[in-house]
Amino acid sequence: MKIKKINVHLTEEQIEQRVRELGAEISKVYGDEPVCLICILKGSVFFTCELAKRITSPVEIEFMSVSSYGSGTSSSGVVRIVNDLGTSIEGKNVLVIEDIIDSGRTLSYLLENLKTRNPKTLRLCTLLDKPDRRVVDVNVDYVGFVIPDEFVVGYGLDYDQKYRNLPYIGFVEIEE
Ligand SMILES: O=P(O)(O)OC[C@H]1O[C@H](OP(=O)(O)OP(=O)(O)O)[C@H](O)[C@@H]1O
Ligand SMILES: Nc1nc2[nH]cnc2c(=O)[nH]1
Repeated sequence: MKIKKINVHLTEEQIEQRVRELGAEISKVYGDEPVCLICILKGSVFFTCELAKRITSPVEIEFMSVSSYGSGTSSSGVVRIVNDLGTSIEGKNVLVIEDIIDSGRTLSYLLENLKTRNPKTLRLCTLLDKPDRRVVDVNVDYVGFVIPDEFVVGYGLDYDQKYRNLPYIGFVEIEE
C-alpha cells in the first residue's frame, strides 16, 4: 500500500500550544517532587522531548521499547517488551508518555507490568487518543487530543517507519 496524500489534522502550532498546556497541568500536579518520564519508543520521542521542556518539576527521562504492531497499519495484538528500563522505578513518581492509544492493548499490558515494580505513583499521558478503537480499557490521566478512527502520521508517528519527522499530524490517504 502506498500513501497518496497526507491531510493535515493538527498543525505544528496547535500541537505546541497543547503541549504547553499539558506541561503546565502536569507541573501543577507534581510541584517540586521529581517525576520519571517513561518515553515509549519510538513514536513518543518527539512528544516526550517537547513535553519535558514544558514541565517545571524535576524530571528524569527513561526509555522503553514495546512491540505491539506488525508492519503498516495492522495490530498484531501481541505485546512484547523489546528494551526494558535500565533503572528501578520503585518509590518514584512515574509518568508514562505515549504518542497514541488505539486498541489500548499496549498500555494496558505495560501499566500492569510497571505496577508490579512498585512506583510511588503511576500515571499515563498520551498525545493522541482514538477512543473509538478501544478493545481494552485504559485509564488515561492526560490526553493531548481525541481523534477519530483514522490512521495518522507525523510528530513521531510512522507509516512503515516513515513520516515520523513531519512537524504536524496528518491523516493518511492510501492509493487505491
Ligand atoms: O493502543 P494500541 O492498539 O496498543 O496501539 C498503541 C501503540 O501503537 C503505537 O506503537 P507502535 O507499535 O506503532 O510502535 P512505534 O511507537 O515504534 O511506532 C503507539 O506508540 C502505541 O505504543
Ligand atoms: N502511526 C500510527 N500508529 C498507530 N498505532 C495505532 N494507531 C496508530 C495510528 O493511527 N498511526
